[in-house]
Amino acid sequence: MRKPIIAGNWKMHKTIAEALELVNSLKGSTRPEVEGVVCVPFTALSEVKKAIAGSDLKLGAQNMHWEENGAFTGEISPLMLSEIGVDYVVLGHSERREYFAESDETVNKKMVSALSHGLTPIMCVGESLEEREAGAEKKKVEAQVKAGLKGLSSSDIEKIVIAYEPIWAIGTGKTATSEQANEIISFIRNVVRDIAGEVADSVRIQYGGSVKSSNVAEIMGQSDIDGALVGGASLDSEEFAKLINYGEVK
Ligand SMILES: O=C[C@H](O)COP(=O)(O)O
Repeated sequence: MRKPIIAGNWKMHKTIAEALELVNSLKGSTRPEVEGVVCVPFTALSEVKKAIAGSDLKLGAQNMHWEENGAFTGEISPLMLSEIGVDYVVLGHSERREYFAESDETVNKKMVSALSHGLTPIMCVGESLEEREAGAEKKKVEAQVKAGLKGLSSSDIEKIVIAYEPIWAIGTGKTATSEQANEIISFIRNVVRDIAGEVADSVRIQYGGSVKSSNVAEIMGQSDIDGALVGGASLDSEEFAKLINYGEVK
C-alpha cells in the first residue's frame, strides 16, 4: 500500500516570517492518511522544522550538493540538511535542469548521496512541449529515470519518490489530463520494475504541473498516481490544506 504524498515546492518564495505564518496555519489541516510535505527555501528550513514539530507535516529541501563538504561556494550539503532534520529533498527539478545546468549525471550523484545520508529524494522527470509534440515523452522520461537510478540498490529505490512533471504544465495553468498523467506514471512504474523488480509497486510516483484544489481529487483518483508535487498552489495555506484533503476543507 503506497501512502499518498502531497508536497508543496515553494521554489524561491517566502521569507522566514512568511514561511512560519504559512506552516502555523497549515498544521491543523493535515491528516494522517496523506503525507503532507513542505519543501521550503534553505533559509527557512531550521525555523520551519521547529514550527512543525509534533505535527504530521514533513520537511523538504529543494536541492543539495552531492558532497558532504568542500570548496563549492553557495552550495548546501546533505550533512547540513540531515543535521536540521530534513526528511525529503527535491532533486532534478526541471527548473534546476534548465537554469542551473543540472544533468542526469549530477542528479544521479545527488540521488546516491541523499539516500546514503538518510534523506528521501523526490526525483523529478518530465518532457518538454517539443518532446511531447514529437511523441517522445516516454523516451525522455525513461532515459531520465534510468540515469537517475543508476547504481542504486532495489532497497534504496524502494524508498524514493518520483515526480512526473511535464514541463509544459508547470506554472502554465495547463494541466496534463489525469489520464495522460496516469499513463506516463504507469509507464514510469514499469521502467522502475525493469530496473528494480517488484519494489516498483512500493515506489510512490507523483504528478506535478498546475495542480490545485479544484483538480487534485481527479488526479488522485487515478490508479497509478500516488501524490502531487505542487508549486504555485502550495504558497497559500488554505489552498494547500485543501490539496492535502483532496479539495475538501477540513
Ligand atoms: O515543483 C512543482 C512544479 O514545478 C509544479 O509547479 P506548479 O504547480 O506551479 O505548476
